[in-house]
Amino acid sequence: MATGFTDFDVLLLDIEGTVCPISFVKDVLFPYAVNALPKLLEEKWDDAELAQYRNAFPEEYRDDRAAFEAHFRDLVARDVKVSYLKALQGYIWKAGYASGEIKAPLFPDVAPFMKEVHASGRKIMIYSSGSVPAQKLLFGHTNAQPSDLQPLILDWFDTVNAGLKVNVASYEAILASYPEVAPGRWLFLSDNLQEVEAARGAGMQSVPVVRPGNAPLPDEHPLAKVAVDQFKLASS
Ligand SMILES: CSCCC(=O)C(=O)COP(=O)(O)O
Ligand SMILES: [Mg+2]
Repeated sequence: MATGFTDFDVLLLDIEGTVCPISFVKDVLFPYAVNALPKLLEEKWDDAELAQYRNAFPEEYRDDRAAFEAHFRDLVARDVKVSYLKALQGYIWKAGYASGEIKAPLFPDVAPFMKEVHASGRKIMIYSSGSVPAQKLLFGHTNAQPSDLQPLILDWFDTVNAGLKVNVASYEAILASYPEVAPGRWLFLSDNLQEVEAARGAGMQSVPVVRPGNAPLPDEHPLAKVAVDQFKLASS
């Protein structure tokens, strides 16, 4: 990332492909949930605890365990960012984080950068397709020191409280939560060009990040020229 991105009041961060590798989500988080699902359904299918997640699934899957499991697996395989899947994944990941089996491998520049932004009095918020509870688990169990970075984060947005990340209206909804901050004072970082374009459409500053394991940005895309490959925002 080029230096000089100091001119913002709110830093809005994507998660997968921005603060941690895509492989952590695809090869660790997603398989953990898929593997844990059969036992969970076996033990808790009729529990009130599971009901809120089960009842959020489309009607045709709610009362049929095999169909429910097959639908879950299919959504995960296709990486569908639908809220009812994300809510259940977050619920399942809780045990993995609690036992220490899951720990979020943040890119090495992330925690120092977040600490610097926070110390300077600016706000840090998260916007991910992962559910807000899942976001909190991830930032609560990182490889950084200290491991729990939640105290640095002021607010959390997902597909439920903001909307899909490729829609301009979702960024407008986030902006509406903080009317005292002008759109141009926000900086959104993401690996996804459609998300960067949507944030820009709402008036935020936004640039794509380049990270190990991310798909290369198309050279011909105008945003590729402003892409950043590490957080150096606060270095003056
Ligand atoms: C909140 S951790 C799980 C990440 C996840 O499920 C996901 O879909 C990541 O999408 P993002 O919007 O962070 O790229
Ligand atoms: Mg992402």
